[in-house]
Amino acid sequence: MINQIYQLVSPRQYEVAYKEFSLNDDHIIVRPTHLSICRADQRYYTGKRGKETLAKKLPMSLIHEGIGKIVYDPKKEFKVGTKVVMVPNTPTESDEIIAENYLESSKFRSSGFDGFMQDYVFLDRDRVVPLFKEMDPNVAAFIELITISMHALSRFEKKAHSRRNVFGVWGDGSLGFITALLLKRAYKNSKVIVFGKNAHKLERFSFVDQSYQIDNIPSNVRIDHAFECVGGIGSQSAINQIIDTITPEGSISLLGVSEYPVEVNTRMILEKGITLIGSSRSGRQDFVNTVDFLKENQDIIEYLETLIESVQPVKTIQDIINAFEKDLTSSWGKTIMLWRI
Ligand SMILES: NC(=O)C1=CN([C@@H]2O[C@H](COP(=O)(O)OP(=O)(O)OC[C@H]3O[C@@H](n4cnc5c(N)ncnc54)[C@H](OP(=O)(O)O)[C@@H]3O)[C@@H](O)[C@H]2O)C=CC1
Ligand SMILES: O=C(CO)[C@H](O)[C@H](O)COP(=O)(O)O
Ligand SMILES: [Zn+2]
Repeated sequence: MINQIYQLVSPRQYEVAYKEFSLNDDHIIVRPTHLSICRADQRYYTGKRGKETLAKKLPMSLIHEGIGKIVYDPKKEFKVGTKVVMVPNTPTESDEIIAENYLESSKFRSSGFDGFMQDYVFLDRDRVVPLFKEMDPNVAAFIELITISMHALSRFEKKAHSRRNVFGVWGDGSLGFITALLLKRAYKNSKVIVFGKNAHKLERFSFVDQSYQIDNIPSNVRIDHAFECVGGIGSQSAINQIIDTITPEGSISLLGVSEYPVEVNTRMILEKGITLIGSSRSGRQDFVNTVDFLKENQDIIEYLETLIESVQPVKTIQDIINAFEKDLTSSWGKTIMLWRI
């Protein structure tokens, strides 16, 4: 079967590629319906990743956040039309210690191999998780981003000390919002404080106990553990501010992605005995946990809906470009593409 794949060939330029796929029982075919743009996609689209990386990875189809409908299952385990969320991480082996998203042999869609911007996505059969019928499809489109926070919380739970009175979340964007929301739900008796750059974004975090602008933090504020959800150049000052604010032996979960290495105050990391927990991507179990969590906590979907900034029907390559450009000019939230190409 010949499939049409919409690939980024150079910054801000997409072309259609035609690829032959052969079907076997290990695969299923999904027609994407709702796709959502991640900051990582924008770093490729705008050429921020640098010439060497782009030369290695392009042409490549972007997007690793999305849902679709099953159109074909050779084993007939899934009914045609079943709504599913797609798992972008694709492991080629398993390991008893190292999770699938940290294995060097794993492939991740839209970071080295083709993402979801295709007419049909061919997936290993364990790379989809069925959705429940009440799930808002525009929120479901960015379930992958919710799994990132879910995964970070499960790593935190395994690795951090047990005092959880006060959490600090740095970053007033989408990932900070979702992480703060999940923390508030998972640790009902804990205080969650958000630290951000923008008053208008912090106003959206109505469910947290406290929020501060990073240039106006009272000197007596202390946190037990922190989640850094900033990324880019801002992550340097965020991490160093966390180091100053955290109490000894606290943990810092690092989630923000930077293009360049950042300088951090190692002297104070040592002196305070801080644990740094790197957290990247997610695996099938995080998707299962997230869908189960959303099914059992449907009131939370209302909060997640406030992250939807724009919903763009996409029928042509120009529509893809328009959606990416619109996303770049939005100061808040997620851009969803209704995939009708
Ligand atoms: N670990 C993982 O697997 C994943 C990581 N990410 C990464 O997480 C990061 C955040 O993603 P996302 O929320 O979507 O992006 P956003 O750009 O929406 O959020 C980042 C927010 O942090 C704010 N900010 C900038 N500097 C600081 C600072 N020093 N302290 C506090 N806040 C600050 C930004 O404000 P302003 O815009 O005004 O600068 C912005 O509102 C990105 O780097 C992204 O690539 C995303 C998904 C998965
Ligand atoms: O967004 C992400 C996961 O949701 C990751 O940040 C992304 O996969 C990083 O990939 P890359 O190295 O290609 O920037
Ligand atoms: Zn992402």
